[in-house]
Amino acid sequence: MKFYANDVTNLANRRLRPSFIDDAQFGSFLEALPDGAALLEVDGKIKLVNSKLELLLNLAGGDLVGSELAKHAKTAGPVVQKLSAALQQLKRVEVAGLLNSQRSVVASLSILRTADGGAYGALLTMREAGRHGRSADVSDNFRFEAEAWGSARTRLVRLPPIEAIAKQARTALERGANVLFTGETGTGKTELALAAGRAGDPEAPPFIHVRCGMLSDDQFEGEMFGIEPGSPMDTSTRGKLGYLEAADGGILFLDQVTDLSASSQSKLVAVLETQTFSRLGSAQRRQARVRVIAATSENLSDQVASGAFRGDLYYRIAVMAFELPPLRNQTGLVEALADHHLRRLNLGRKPQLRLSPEFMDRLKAHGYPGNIRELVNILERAAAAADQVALAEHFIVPTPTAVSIPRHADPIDAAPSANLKDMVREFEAWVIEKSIAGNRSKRSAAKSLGIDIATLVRKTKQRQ
Ligand SMILES: Nc1ncnc2c1ncn2[C@@H]1O[C@H](COP(=O)(O)OP(=O)(O)OP(=O)(O)O)[C@@H](O)[C@H]1O
Repeated sequence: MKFYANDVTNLANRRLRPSFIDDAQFGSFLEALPDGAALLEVDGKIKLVNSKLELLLNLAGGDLVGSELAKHAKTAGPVVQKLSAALQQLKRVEVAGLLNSQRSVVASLSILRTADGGAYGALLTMREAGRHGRSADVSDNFRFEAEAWGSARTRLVRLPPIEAIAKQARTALERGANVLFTGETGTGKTELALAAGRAGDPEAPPFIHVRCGMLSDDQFEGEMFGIEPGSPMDTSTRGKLGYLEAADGGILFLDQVTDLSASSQSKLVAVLETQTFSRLGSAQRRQARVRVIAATSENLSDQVASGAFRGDLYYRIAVMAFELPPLRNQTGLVEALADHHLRRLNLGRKPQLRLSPEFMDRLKAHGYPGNIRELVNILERAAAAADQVALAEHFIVPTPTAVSIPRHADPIDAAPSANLKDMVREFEAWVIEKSIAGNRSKRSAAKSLGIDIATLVRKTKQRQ
């Protein structure tokens, strides 16, 4: 293999330095790395790539080697775009984000230089964000988008009742117990799961967030257990890393676990009982070294009694169970939650928004059928409608009737300058929010709106 050095900025000053690196040796070196890795030439071409990177990018080595990294930005995602821009400038970079394959990754690009400073190549490494201590969400890029706002810890209002639950749950997990969070929709189960599982803490083990409502029966095994590369089940020929492997040594967070079908539930029971699983297309048994956090807004006892949820699964996941109270029963939290979210909404906002005493009175007096999520949405509407001070008129709450839109809740009134697309999106969010608040669960809300649960989950998460 020959690599050539060049000067960082001035191509006229390009200093060429052939280097003598043996392809086979370097190939086995890359293969031995625990992360996805590639060796790049300074002109942006991919020289060597290991199989873990192929798997992460969902691209075959044959498609990658010899091609320009930048060429794959569209198929692989914006993270690759950033890496390739850094390579062009011969700059070291570390980026986190979502690949188009829906994997959250942390990647780095290091420039390889000779003793006299000439660059002769670059080493790219990439790993699933949940590995070695970063939080990961295999379904979307929720947490990395939120990084500007802080880690799971700072995202949570730090008040004694919430802190106490987070601490007890964390201790239980550290002792190897599975943890269950129940409570109405919007009471903060996901946030608590993130805090208890130390998602976003660089010292913590992986945290894999599985939105069970988005997992159809057909997808369950492939997503949960992964697909053996090159097996008959592997349509991509690159295999697929399953949630269980991605969460190895850490936390598997089963969000809205009651959305799993009976057949998926029984497959999960088998994993939890035997602590083993096999990738699709492979007979090899692998250890499932995970602790489970599960959450649901359904009444689990009723579900077990009616047979909708398996009793054996319930007892496996509910080793430590926490019921989160509705916000209407903890009105003392409203002010602190409002302060907390106002700080977030004010990040980069000009002018900074303040809440008038009248607005605050209305916040405190409200009933919150949608719990903390509803409080957040009320603040977001106020931030969209008000300039510097949120007044009583900026307290906009959708009414429980599905058919008529009250004038004060009309999203068009709230944002007169918005374009049609934004208004339609606002209206859709408004209808969904109202439906979730009026039904006890997202599943029932989706049913009443005539959409499938996966669509509803995706649309609500897009707004968070
Ligand atoms: N302790 C908290 N501190 C600050 N914000 C919170 C807290 N708990 C929840 N929130 C906010 O409330 C909203 C809903 O929270 P979350 O998604 O955790 O609820 P959930 O109970 O998981 O809802 P669902 O059952 O519908 O999935 C989010 O916007 C989140 O930021």
